[in-house]
Amino acid sequence: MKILDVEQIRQLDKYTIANEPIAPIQLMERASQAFVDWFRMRFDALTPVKIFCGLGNNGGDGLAIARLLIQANYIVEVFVVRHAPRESDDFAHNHRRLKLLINPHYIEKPGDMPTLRQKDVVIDAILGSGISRPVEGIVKVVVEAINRAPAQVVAVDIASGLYANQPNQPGEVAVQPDYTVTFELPKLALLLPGNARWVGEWHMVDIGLHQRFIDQAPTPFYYTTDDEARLLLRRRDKFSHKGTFGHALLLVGSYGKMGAAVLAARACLRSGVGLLTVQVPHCGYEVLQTAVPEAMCRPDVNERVLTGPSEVDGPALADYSALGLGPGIGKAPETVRFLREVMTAFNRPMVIDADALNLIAEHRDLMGLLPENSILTPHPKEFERLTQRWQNDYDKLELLRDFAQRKQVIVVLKGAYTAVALPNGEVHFNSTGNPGMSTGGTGDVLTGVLTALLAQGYDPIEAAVLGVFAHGQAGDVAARERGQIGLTASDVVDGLRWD
Ligand SMILES: NC(=O)C1=CN([C@@H]2O[C@H](COP(=O)(O)OP(=O)(O)OC[C@H]3O[C@@H](n4cnc5c(N)ncnc54)[C@H](OP(=O)(O)O)[C@@H]3O)[C@@H](O)[C@H]2O)[C@H](O)CC1
Ligand SMILES: [K+]
Repeated sequence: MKILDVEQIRQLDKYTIANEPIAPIQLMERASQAFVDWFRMRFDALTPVKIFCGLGNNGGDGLAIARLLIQANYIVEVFVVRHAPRESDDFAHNHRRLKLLINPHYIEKPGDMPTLRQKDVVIDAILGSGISRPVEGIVKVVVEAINRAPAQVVAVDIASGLYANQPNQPGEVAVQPDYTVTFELPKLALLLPGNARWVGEWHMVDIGLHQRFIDQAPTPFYYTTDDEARLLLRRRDKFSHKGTFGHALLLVGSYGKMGAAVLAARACLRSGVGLLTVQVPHCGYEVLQTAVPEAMCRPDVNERVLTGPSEVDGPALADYSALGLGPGIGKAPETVRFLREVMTAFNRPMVIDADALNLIAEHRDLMGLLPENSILTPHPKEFERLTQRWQNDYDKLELLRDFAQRKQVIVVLKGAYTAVALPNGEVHFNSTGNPGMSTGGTGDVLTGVLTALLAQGYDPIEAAVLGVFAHGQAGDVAARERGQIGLTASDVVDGLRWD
């Protein structure tokens, strides 16, 4: 699903109005009805509702929402914040209609702000995507009062004061909602970690904007939906055999970090690889053979770290279908040499994680050896080591896009809404996963998943988008069974499903 910027959304509005065709006021009605449908599923008619409206179209939505909720027997009070000399036409229209039902209150000075109680639900329709400057004056007073109140808050489209696709400056004020109900498409701001308190839990409601415009609109930003991920998944042929699904090699583990090897290996096997060989330092031999009997093990001649040679014969590096390296490997000088050898000998896309990324950051010559379309899976700190410090989330996104394009690699920047940056400049935000996954080992699981997909012949871009989605989904399955707090990386492996 595409993520469009504010200007594109404005054009999309106009295009829908001209080409559906539909009157602007009807479009507002449809958006408001979609919001109300969502709202009624969460809050019953006994909930006292207080709606704060600005004078633009976000405020117009708020007034229409008020009317629709009153018609559904909710007890609604409306507060119009007089922040500008003008009101939009559709605001004015809905204002007239609402006044036939109730008298709104008007907020012009701080004393006009009502007291908000815990049982109230506030609907924030003061400012939407049309915000053009920082929140000040009476709007600021209202926003701060809403944020101090014990009431639950639901933002219409986007929290008042939050920019949809540009950074808010430090110290700027915006509503901190419990929920954001956004129209039609996600907005970039909803996906960025620095905005978490201005977003809450967000939901998207369909308001029937014109698909033809969306299809043609250029954007580097996408949000991976369930349906899109499902389309990437390949079905298995009845006559397939284990050779069909590739032979993966994982280079993982070191003394004290053999769990990373086990987790990556188990995840790889649970993601459909045909055959798996795991090379671990010698001390990991028994661990691996016992914990993952389905995998073949190539013990390194070195007791504690990976160095390359093994007393067990196996295919030449270049003969494996896919390679995953990094989890738990440490940063020993022998391992750096081995990494250099591996990256020289294997010139197809590989999965690179954890200490392999740190080693690349420390030994810049390795960066030049990265095979095109390799999948790098840093968390933010690892990505910072590969690049530089950033000012804000938007700055980070540009660094991410630039890195993926310059190095012609795929970068999976892990976190909420993991961002998958592609060599063509696109960024695909993931829609699955939960905070329970912020626990040791879940990254190792992802390495196993991605390596398995490459081994099965998935295109690296599809492997990255699908693998990240499936990994998050496995985390969601695990969280449903165990709750987020008790979730472990092993639960994520057990949650993997591919149908
Ligand atoms: N396609 C859709 O998704 C639809 C969205 N709808 C809703 O429309 C809003 C966007 O409406 P718009 O009128 O463009 O903008 P706003 O309501 O957000 O605000 C515009 C007015 O607010 C003034 N403004 C801007 N910034 C500030 C500020 N910091 N403080 C005070 N006032 C501010 C602005 O003044 P200008 O001087 O900049 O002109 C306007 O007066 C969208 O979010 C949806 O809720 C449609 O209902 C249906 C389709
Ligand atoms: K709003």
